[in-house]
Amino acid sequence: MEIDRARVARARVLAVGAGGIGCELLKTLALHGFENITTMDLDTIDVSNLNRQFLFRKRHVGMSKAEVARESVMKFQPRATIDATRANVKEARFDKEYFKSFDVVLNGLDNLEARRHVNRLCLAAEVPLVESGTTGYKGQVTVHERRTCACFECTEKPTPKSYPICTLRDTPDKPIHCVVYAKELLFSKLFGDVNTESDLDEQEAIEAGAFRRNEGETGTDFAKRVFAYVFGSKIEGLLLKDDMWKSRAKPTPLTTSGVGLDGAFTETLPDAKSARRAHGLLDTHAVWNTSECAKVFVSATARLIERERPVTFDKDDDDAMEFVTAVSNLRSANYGIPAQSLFDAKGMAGNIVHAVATTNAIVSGLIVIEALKIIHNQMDKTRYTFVLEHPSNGRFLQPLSKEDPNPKCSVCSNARVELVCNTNKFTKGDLIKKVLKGRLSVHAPSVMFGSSQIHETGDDLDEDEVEHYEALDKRTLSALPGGGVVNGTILAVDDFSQEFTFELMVTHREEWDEENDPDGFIIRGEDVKASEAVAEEATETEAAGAKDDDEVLLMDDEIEITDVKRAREDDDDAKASKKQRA
Ligand SMILES: Nc1ncnc2c1ncn2[C@@H]1O[C@H](COP(=O)(O)OP(=O)(O)OP(=O)(O)O)[C@@H](O)[C@H]1O
Ligand SMILES: [Zn+2]
Repeated sequence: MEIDRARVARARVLAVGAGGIGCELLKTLALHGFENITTMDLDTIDVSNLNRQFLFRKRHVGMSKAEVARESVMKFQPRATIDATRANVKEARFDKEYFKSFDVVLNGLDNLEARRHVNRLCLAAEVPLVESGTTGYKGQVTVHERRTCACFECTEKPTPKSYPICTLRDTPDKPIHCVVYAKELLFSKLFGDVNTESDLDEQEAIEAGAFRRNEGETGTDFAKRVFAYVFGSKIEGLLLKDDMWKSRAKPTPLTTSGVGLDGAFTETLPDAKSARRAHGLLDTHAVWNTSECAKVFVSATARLIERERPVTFDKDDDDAMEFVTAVSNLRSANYGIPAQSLFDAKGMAGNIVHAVATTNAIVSGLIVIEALKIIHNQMDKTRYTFVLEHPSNGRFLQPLSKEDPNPKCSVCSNARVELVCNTNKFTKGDLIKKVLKGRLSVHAPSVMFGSSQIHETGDDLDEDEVEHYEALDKRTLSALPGGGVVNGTILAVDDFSQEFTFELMVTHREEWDEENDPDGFIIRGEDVKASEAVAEEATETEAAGAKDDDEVLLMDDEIEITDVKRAREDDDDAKASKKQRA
């Protein structure tokens, strides 16, 4: 492809996210002659970003990622005009008109909600989107455009795994159960919003005031009391339920004296940087023994309880992560499950596969290749590329031709979404929080039931309206005014901020098996053909037969790229290999 330098310089590019991929992307865009770049990131620079987000230095910690990225790129590319904003792309001001002001949008994000939001706005604004992602050694770049090809949401993305609440609360048998208990249940119960219902609000806990700090109680005393309940008397209570232990090993209660919390142990060491450091536990890869976990638990709890509630869990918040590690390991001690180091627990709590800088760099290069095709009006030449962990036929890069729009996609093809739930138990609050926001990433939902509005979001609602919708949140679907939302009801859902409208059909199902469907609802109508799954399959099946070859081959035969070995791969080849896989 002949590159038109003037066109590249003129092209208006929006790069969303200035993290691992974003930094590489900005550098590559600038070095390829893009001069009209907007970058946006909501976050500030954290020490943990410095190993791979090379536009940032230690002195930048705490500063805006987007602004520092701009400053660093301007140093080696002063001709560029870079507009940098520290903002959340979901803000209302970044609307359809805003997106229309770009020739192409490039995503370097790390979460599904933001990716979906950008996808919806790109569809509305009819701007092509280059979407990307990396997990460790694997990565992918895909291209989306209204009508001509599949949108980002035409393929269903795997939903995060949820665990049955009874397993988490009473019968864990894997480290992940203990980590999820610590992070989702106990952390939220102790430090989260006091008004939120919790699965830990069992009768005995409420009666004993187990999670409530008493008037005048020190943080340390409170923590010890929580310890005695959670890891001691609660477990003793469970041991009385004989049926529970017929086919399982019985748990062992812990006592404060048994783990060395009695008498002398009172300190929270407020001067220390975090709870574990207060106890001299400096190696993040070491596995703490039970007594060390108990001490970290007490100190972390005593520190966190002094903060203003609600505290939300953040894996980069040291006290929070140390609390989670300690709780998880103490529960593991109860249940005979292997303990984890802080490092491993952090990986599990943050669903982290550690980032590989090289993968981010390769993916960013691929994004720019696709962006170049788009701004040269060669949308037909754009394609998906998967970066494989193991070479396939000697190649680490796997090109695939783009998918067609999926007629079942609710986002680009207006298809109806089906919600299956027990309408006598599922509340309107569940519908909004778990289904619309949680599963479908609708940012600011409005819901119409027949001719009446049952939900609205926005700063301009008056108090009465907010109260009215909150009262409805507590009702089950079948008890909503106007005859109730029952089997076959169709709701109209709308999100103005995403220019996204769809119909939601409700199907009632009486019986739910908590083990298999812990969420208590199913979404149907999405085509299960995850692009991730395709990449996964490519990696696994072909790794088996592939001979080892560590040459990284870049398979673009049209764009001149130096310093990288090139191989020829035309679209027919790509199609053939895709068919084979299917
Ligand atoms: N809604 C959003 N609006 C703007 N930027 C976002 C939004 N969601 C995520 N981001 C940004 O996308 C970037 C993704 O980068 P990356 O995956 O490297 O994450 P990170 O937070 O830098 O690193 P890590 O998660 O590994 O600590 C982050 O800088 C993050 O702040
Ligand atoms: Zn779609």
